[in-house]
Amino acid sequence: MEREKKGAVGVVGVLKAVEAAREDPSEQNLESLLRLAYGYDSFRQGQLEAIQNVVAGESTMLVLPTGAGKSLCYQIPAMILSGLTLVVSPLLSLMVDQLRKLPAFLPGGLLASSQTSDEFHETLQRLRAGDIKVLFVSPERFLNEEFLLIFKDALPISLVAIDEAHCISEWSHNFRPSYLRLRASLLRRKLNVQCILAMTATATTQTLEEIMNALEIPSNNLVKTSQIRDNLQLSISMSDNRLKDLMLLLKSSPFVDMRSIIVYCKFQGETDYVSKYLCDNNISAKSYHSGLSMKNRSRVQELFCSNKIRVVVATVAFGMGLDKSDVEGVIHYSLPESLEEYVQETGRAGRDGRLSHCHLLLDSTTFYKIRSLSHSDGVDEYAISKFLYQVFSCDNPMGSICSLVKELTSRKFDIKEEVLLTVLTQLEIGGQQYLRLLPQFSVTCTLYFHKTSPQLLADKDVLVRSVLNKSETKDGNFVFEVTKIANDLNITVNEVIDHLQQLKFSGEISFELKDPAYCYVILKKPDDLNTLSATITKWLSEVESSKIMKLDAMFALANFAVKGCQRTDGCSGSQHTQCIQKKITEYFSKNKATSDNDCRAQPHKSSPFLQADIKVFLQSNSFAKFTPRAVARIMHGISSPGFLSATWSKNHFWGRYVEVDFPVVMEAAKAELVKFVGKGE
Ligand SMILES: Nc1ncnc2c1ncn2[C@@H]1O[C@H](COP(=O)(O)OP(=O)(O)OP(=O)(O)O)[C@@H](O)[C@H]1O
Repeated sequence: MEREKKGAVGVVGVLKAVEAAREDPSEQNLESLLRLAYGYDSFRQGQLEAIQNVVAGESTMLVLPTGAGKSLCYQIPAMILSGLTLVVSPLLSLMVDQLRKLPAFLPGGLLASSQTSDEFHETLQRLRAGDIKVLFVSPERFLNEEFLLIFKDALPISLVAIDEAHCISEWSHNFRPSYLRLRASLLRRKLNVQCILAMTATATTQTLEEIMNALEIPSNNLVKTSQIRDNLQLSISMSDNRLKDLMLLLKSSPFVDMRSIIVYCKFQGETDYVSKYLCDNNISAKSYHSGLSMKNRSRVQELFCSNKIRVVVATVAFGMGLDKSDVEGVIHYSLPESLEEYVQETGRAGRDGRLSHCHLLLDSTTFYKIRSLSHSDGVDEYAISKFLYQVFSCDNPMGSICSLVKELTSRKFDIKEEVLLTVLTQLEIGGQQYLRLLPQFSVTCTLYFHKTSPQLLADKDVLVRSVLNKSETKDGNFVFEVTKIANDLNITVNEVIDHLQQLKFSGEISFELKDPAYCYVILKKPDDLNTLSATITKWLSEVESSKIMKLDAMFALANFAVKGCQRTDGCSGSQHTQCIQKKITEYFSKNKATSDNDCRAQPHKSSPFLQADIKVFLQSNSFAKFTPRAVARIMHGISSPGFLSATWSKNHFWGRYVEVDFPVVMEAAKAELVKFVGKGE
């Protein structure tokens, strides 16, 4: 009873503070709201400025370290502003977490493609009734016209907050094609949004420039503090035997006294055997990676958060949105792929502000392996050109829906699905809009009739009639492409599926969908496909080089720390906080990723046996059709859609030349292929 009364008084107090801050968003009023709503005494660096900007309707770029409190910078404006706050977030687990952490008097919801239709409609209903103030959505939602229409008249949006905004930039360490569509122009046109808050913990100057351009954030609305917290002790050591050195670390000070440690590995398999090794040595540990089921992952996170296990051995998949304040140590078993990743991952330690320790085990073999994998997104101009021909050769007339089955297309052109999507997105939002992307659907449908005969049902139902006209029969069932029916009847793919669902509920039919596909509508065919292919390939290869530069910069920093930093004040033994902090600050303020020449990795520029080995490889595998890139990938041990590791890793040459620079291997392969083809082999 007493508690209820207190709660009621609390809410009234907060509402009054919200009202006061709405009338005058002064430091004093906002601080009083912070105290009443969250119980915190003062704002952390950067928070007040960002909140005041946003409340004044000014789009803002906010760069705060991990765990510094970015969420508060959209939550407080969401209380004050009259309309809805839309928060774009890259991961479902992150959205669920952020939704759970909203203060009780700030009602929220989320719209995700994994929701059931009932959950989706319930959220819509609450939205329309004005019962939601903060709505979390994935970037993919912005492809969906129906989603955008929800806001057309009825629901004014006051603010769009974009979390992990670095995903917008292809120069970031974590580029996501679906984030590319988040442009100020689209948000303004489709959602009538004037104010955008972009948030990230890690962005170089180049990445920031690109985000701010895309979102039209004025340059003086950048709120940025140091990207690394100074309660982190950073150290690095060279390791020839990482398992042994990891054990040594965990058994000696300061790690031996810690209750909560994250060990980061590059590969899923690595996390499993490292955690098993730790368990065998009486250290309570569990592995975590995206290959585990959602349920298992939640279980490991829960066990870790409640301190029931001491160590989580994880890939990069662990930690986004993890708000465990008392992680005392982070150990990098593998080199992070960039300084951004290093800053993000070390930032999971010491969120409570207490002194925490981060150690990196450096070994050059892992570095070469990761460097080699950085080439897995690379593409050749003629493959892009062939892909573009297919995109625009869609038999359907302009304006109708086209589709490309993801797996099939990826295998055919030997280009990863993610890269295909990047190219399609570029065709939509590049200088010229050639197409409009639609949400992805499974396009191949098999239909089974249960009650009425197909012909009789077709007489009554126009969609069934179209299905009978457009399908093939396989084993007595009707198989068709959903897009063909949508085009035939001039309706959307969603409408086709809805109609099939209704027939299913009435017991007439059942159906199965397969073959997830990219769907799009062509708006304009390019005049010169060759020039377009060349431009896109050049851009993709710049993105690939930037990724390698980032890794090289990370390696150079680690190498500098272990080999050359004795001269730096404050560094001693394996303690390198001073020099690492300095290098990180320099890196984030430079325009492009660069690395110290003297500490940069130098992959081998040649090998005496390379050419001869490629020759033998081509002779013994003359049944397959190779490109220079495909040969180089096999020599580097890189799986690709056309040459999967499941088949090719058994080959004698798989991964043999991982330490020779990839372009050098490609050149050698090209020379051999020319000879090979010349001989008519
Ligand atoms: N002014 C403040 N005073 C004290 N604690 C705060 C303040 N602002 C935020 N916090 C707390 O700091 C923690 C981290 O906040 P939050 O999750 O928003 O960080 P973040 O910047 O989004 O981190 P990440 O980049 O890792 O997602 C939360 O528990 C939050 O309640």
